[in-house]
Amino acid sequence: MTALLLENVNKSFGEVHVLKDINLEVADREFIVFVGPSGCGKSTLLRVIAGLEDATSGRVTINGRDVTRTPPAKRGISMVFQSYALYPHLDVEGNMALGLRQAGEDRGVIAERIAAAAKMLSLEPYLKRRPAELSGGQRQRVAIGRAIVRKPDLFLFDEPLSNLDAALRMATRVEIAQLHRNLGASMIYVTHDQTEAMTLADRIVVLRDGRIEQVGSPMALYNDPANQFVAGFLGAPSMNFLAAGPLGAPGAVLGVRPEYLSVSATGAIQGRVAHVERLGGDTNLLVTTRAEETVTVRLFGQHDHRVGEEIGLDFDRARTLSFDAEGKRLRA
Ligand SMILES: Nc1ncnc2c1ncn2[C@@H]1O[C@H](COP(=O)(O)OP(=O)(O)OP(=O)(O)O)[C@@H](O)[C@H]1O
Repeated sequence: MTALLLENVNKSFGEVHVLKDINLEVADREFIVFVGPSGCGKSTLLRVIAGLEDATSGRVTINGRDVTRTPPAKRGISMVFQSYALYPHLDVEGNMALGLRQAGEDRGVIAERIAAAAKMLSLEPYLKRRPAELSGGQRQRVAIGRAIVRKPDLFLFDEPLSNLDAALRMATRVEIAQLHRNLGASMIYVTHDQTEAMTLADRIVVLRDGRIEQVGSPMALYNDPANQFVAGFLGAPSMNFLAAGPLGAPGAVLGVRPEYLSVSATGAIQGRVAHVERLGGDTNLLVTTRAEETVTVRLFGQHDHRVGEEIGLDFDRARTLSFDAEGKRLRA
């Protein structure tokens, strides 16, 4: 069963062509993440799926039903926003119940669904509180609870964790992953955070300038990117790109991930340590090479390298990727 089908979807705002020929098929129960740089059209695509924006052309099908011209409330979707969008004068229970009440749902059913969602999200102690009396993380859980009780065919998340601090972001990320497993629902999630994309997605859709660059599982995109843009977008610290030099085609670029570089006095790259980042579990070195390129090295564990130190770096040629001058992947 296909949860969502996008066929030749285009969206323009006046003269600005924001989404360009988007084609995508999402399977039932799949967790899809849209990533891409600011302004690439992620939110617009999500809003077109939700019905908050009309597609200029193309077709949107949700669970086998053409919803291209269907209003948001009738698309069988629930959306969770970055801003939570809770009603300040309603308590948690009231916020979660509102959509169901408006849909004329039976009171017993509403109470049952709220109880189940509150349990799933550990919100039981807060049901009588108003949003102002909750932390950011708790508010976002209420917004997620409100989405769950509607039992949608498809969940849409628009950067739901961006307003949370780092620790809470990670905790809530794990909760969303568990929720996806428990509910067995189809989910589409927009973020510019590559860690969220890597950890949550069954498949990642990388967008750039309104077009899909590549679709695939996180590890497929990480290990086998179609082009330099995708290679550079996924992974933190991001992939190093070095001029291939006399060995490669004119303008060719060699991509090496920071974790595949090792320190070796006789290494192929010689340079000087420009900066050291000690993260406890890892140490990142920024090295300026003799060719004046900056290379990031990610070393496991703690190391006592110093700024200014002359250093050699080595890498396994088999773990490098090659790109042509336009950024297209060159395969051996
Ligand atoms: N209502 C609108 N009218 C005109 N242009 C718009 C409108 N909404 C979005 N855009 C433009 O469409 C492009 C894509 O915007 P969108 O918000 O989808 O990007 P995004 O990838 O979600 O970015 P971000 O990560 O910054 O939220 C941008 O250039 C934006 O300025």
